[in-house]
Amino acid sequence: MCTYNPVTMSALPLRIDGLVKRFGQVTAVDGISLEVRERECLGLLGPNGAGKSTTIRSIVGRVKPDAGTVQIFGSAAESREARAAIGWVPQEIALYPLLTCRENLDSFGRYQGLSGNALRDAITWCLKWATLEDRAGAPVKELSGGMKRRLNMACGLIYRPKMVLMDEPTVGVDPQSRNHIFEMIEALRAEGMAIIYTTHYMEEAERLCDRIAIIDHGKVIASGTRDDLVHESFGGRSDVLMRIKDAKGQSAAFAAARGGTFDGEIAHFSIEQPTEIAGLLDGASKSGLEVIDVVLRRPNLESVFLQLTGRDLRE
Ligand SMILES: Nc1ncnc2c1ncn2[C@@H]1O[C@H](COP(=O)(O)OP(=O)(O)OP(=O)(O)O)[C@@H](O)[C@H]1O
Repeated sequence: MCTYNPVTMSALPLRIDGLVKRFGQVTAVDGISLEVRERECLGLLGPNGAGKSTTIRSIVGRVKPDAGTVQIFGSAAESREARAAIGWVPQEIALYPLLTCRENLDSFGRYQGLSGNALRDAITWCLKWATLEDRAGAPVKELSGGMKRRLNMACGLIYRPKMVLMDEPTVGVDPQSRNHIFEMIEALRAEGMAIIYTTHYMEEAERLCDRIAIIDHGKVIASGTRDDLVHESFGGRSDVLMRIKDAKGQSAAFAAARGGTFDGEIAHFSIEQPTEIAGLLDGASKSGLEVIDVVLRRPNLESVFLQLTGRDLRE
């Protein structure tokens, strides 16, 4: 018998069905459906212009979708309950440059309805979470780019929503600040906050997200855990790249005989077990070829994107 459990269905932090958003001739979001589960960090991974920001902006009510539904903890996205449950960290820095960190947090907190001890505690938590305690009295215009990003995140979360949407929070920051931001997000994950995280960096999606939806041209073209996505595209196979000095012009025949290809410098093979490399090296040696170096390349999310679209993630 088929059972239907409305409680479980409505408890989902986010459920989007058939979302469409057009800007004139451009269809920025083209029928996206996805869900975020309890305590989950869902990554939206896709190149520039894929439709990630428009999806986020539709969820938080900054753009009006042409079609589709958005439910937040079971309530319609426009409802007061839904609005109170989600926080948004926009891609652009949205801070008051002349106010200090503390004053910015105070303003955003009041705007969200906090006051008194609750506001004070929230500011204290935010400054600690963003490691900005010693800059609390500094005006925003004097902060580094990374500090502004961290404060931007803290202002978006000051009222501790149950779910947060982060739109490329590491854009334009140096590697050290990026790590800092990762640690902030990992702290939220440890608390069990549901998160949507958009990025065009594979490494970020792999590090931070439980599941990943790969977005291209406004559509979800694949979704799942990192390992599921790689396995669906490649099974257990990896690439071997063998650089060969082709003095005798025999490398192409050598590669073809083992199911590979040769591009004039590098022979490409697909293998199931790393131990197969020994056989390839042995074969090259027996063919009198000089192997200069060998690389084993395990497929990752970038390879998945390339496989699905024929393009690089950062093109
Ligand atoms: N307000 C707007 N008016 C017109 N076109 C828009 C608008 N916002 C987005 N677009 C277009 O919609 C498409 C999707 O843009 P969107 O910003 O959602 O992509 P994205 O995946 O977030 O990219 P990025 O990483 O560069 O922010 C792009 O072609 C973009 O030019």
